[in-house]
Amino acid sequence: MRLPPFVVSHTEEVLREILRFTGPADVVLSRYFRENPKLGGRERGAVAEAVYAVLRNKLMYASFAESGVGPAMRRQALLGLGETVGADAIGGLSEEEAAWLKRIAQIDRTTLPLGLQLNLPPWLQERLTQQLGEAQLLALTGALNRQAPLDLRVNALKAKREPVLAELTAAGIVCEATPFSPLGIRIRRKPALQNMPLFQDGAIEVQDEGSQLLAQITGAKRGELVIDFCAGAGGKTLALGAAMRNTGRLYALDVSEKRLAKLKPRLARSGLSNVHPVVIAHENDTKVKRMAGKADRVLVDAPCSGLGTLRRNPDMKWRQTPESVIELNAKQQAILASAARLVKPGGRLVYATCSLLEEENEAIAAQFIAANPAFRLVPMQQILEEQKIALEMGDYLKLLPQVHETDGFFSAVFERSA
Ligand SMILES: C[S@@+](CC[C@H](N)C(=O)[O-])C[C@H]1O[C@@H](n2cnc3c(N)ncnc32)[C@H](O)[C@@H]1O
Repeated sequence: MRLPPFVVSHTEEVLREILRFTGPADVVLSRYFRENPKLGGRERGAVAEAVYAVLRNKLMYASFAESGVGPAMRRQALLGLGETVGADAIGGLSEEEAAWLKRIAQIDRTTLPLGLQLNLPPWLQERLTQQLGEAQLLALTGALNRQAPLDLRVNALKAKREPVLAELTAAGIVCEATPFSPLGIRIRRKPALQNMPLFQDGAIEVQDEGSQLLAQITGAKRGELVIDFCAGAGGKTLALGAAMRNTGRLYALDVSEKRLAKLKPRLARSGLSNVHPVVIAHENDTKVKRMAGKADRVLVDAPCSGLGTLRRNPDMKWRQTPESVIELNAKQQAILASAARLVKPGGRLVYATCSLLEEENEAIAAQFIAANPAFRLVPMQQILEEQKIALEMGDYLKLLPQVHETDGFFSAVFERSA
């Protein structure tokens, strides 16, 4: 059945706002849908997917749109919808528009200039080309431009992976075990999980496999004192708490009260009672200082450019700038320096980002090691073996969507000797 013509005008309207890049696309979309409650589920899905397609393919669409007819934003909306639902499913197209979309669909995109295929802002294209070379970068952007699957983590306090896989399959959900995380389940088509007892009872949580692995390499154990320094809404906190088998003490710190508040309902579902959320004013808050030298494990899941999560947040590539990365670098260094003070002798500090940029990853790790002789870098290969994770890495964990089918993640682990 064709989508009603108003889907095009809604897509146009919300795109107009999102392409100003004054706030995150998902926030603008949610607000738009709240303000337009008459849009049905299928229509919302179509608008959202079209918007994301435009964000993913902005440069390519700008070039395609040059040949189109009608208002510029309508052309963008049509390209997004054409890509996602297909031209035949769009209601209200003029003959000219339908013919144009057909011509566009026949273009062999591999013959387009590299810049149009990559769809990155010039500064980012330049940096990633330097890091990876053109062929690797094309593979990376190809993977980043595809929708992410839905990954779940089984809460080991409440369930085991095999029975959960069986229960999901029985409910008609096509799913499989993730290859690297022993608790992960991957679902290709996104079902509504919120109403399933498995979700409501806390047996499963939504979490990318890469994020599950970051929690696992932190290596938190029973009875330990563990600090999740940048806990946010607690994706990794929940995984750490379960790895600690709900024993010991797990402090979930963050400067954002709003993000930490989102952890509360998730904690309630999870059955964890060893987690202590703490709002801090900044990384040197006295609440932080009081924990100096006490922690077995400190995870710094640092604020970063988020460029590894472009599958979910394609607007990030247009919202970040070289200047914003410099600001983030200062924050990353300051947080890591403060978090390091909390680690006790023999304890470990885990630095992690969901960025793809060396300046937020290897460079920060190298600066930390140079400035902190009390710490040594623990080669990631050693940690992967300790944790029995079937991945080959050098000194660092580097997860890439085109290789591992996770978001892009980086991690370095440091151990305090004295
Ligand atoms: C990458 S996100 C964390 C995501 C979270 N760990 C998860 O797995 O869902 C980074 C977090 O760092 C927090 N943050 C920013 N500056 C901070 C600081 N100075 N000290 C502690 N947390 C900070 C942000 O509020 C944000 O929630």
